[in-house]
Amino acid sequence: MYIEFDSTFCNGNTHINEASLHRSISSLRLPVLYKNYEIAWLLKAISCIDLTTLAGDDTFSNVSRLCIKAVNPVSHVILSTFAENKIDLGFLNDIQVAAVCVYPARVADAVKQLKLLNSSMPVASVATGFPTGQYPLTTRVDEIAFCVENGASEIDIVLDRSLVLGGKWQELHEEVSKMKKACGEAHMKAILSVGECGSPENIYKAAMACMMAGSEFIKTSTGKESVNANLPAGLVMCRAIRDFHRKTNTKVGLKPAGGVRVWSDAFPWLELVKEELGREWVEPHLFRIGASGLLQDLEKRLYKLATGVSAPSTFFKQV
Ligand SMILES: O=C[C@H](O)COP(=O)(O)O
Repeated sequence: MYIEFDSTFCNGNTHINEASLHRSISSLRLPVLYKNYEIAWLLKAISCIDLTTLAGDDTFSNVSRLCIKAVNPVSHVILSTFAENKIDLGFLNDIQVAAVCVYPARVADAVKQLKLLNSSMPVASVATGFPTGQYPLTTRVDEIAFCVENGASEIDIVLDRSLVLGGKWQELHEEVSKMKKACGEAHMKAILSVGECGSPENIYKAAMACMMAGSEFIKTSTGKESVNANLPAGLVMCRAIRDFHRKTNTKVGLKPAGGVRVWSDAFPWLELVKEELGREWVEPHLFRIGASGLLQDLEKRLYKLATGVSAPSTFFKQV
């Protein structure tokens, strides 16, 4: 929901104690995961993935393989072993990831392949000069229009970090509002690039400016910064989402992204969001994990839980 810039949302006195952020994160305890509960968490994590490829050598062919994996994320060997062992996991057979995420030039490829697969899965595109944002505003906004014209229904924008580091919250709000307008019906995820925000206070204020400008999600990182998704930054973002919800009654989603590679990276994010924002936030419409390499590790873990042994190295082909 768009709201006019209100400086009280980015309150100049906001002070965040870093030591206490780290203490809160170290006291975050994962529950003991008994087998079926762990399987449920693995499936939940899979259903929230934005399955991503953001490489210079992406082509129609690897984007197509990514789409095929996105709609069939769990191998039939694992599914049939669960079935043989009479493990009833409800939606297991219908499980899919939440979206595929690609560069603007590959959006049409992903849309075409998903159509061939008869899938209505959303295609997300990074945009606005990803990953740095170091381009004129006109070209950054035009890029969004290009992605939408090509069929993207989710747009992951990057911010001009100079506005964040300079504390120019109103200008940031104006830029992000223009981006939101260019998205039209497409949902917008604002990537804060937390590793380049300079301070937790800036993360909080940038989050507020983006949410006021109408972002449906706030996302930690591009995956290309030297510091990417991390839980202390995630905690600040959860608190911004909670404060924004209290002030406006609008629910904004969270997307950790960048460096979330194994199941033990993903589970604390599920727990953090559940603890800070409540169980209803741990659903794909309010929680995503942006990841290029996580799915294979989640599937490996499912294989082990299904069969009792580790998957042979030949089991997983690279997407
Ligand atoms: O938006 C998603 C990120 O670029 C993915 O980062 P990753 O390759 O570290 O998983």
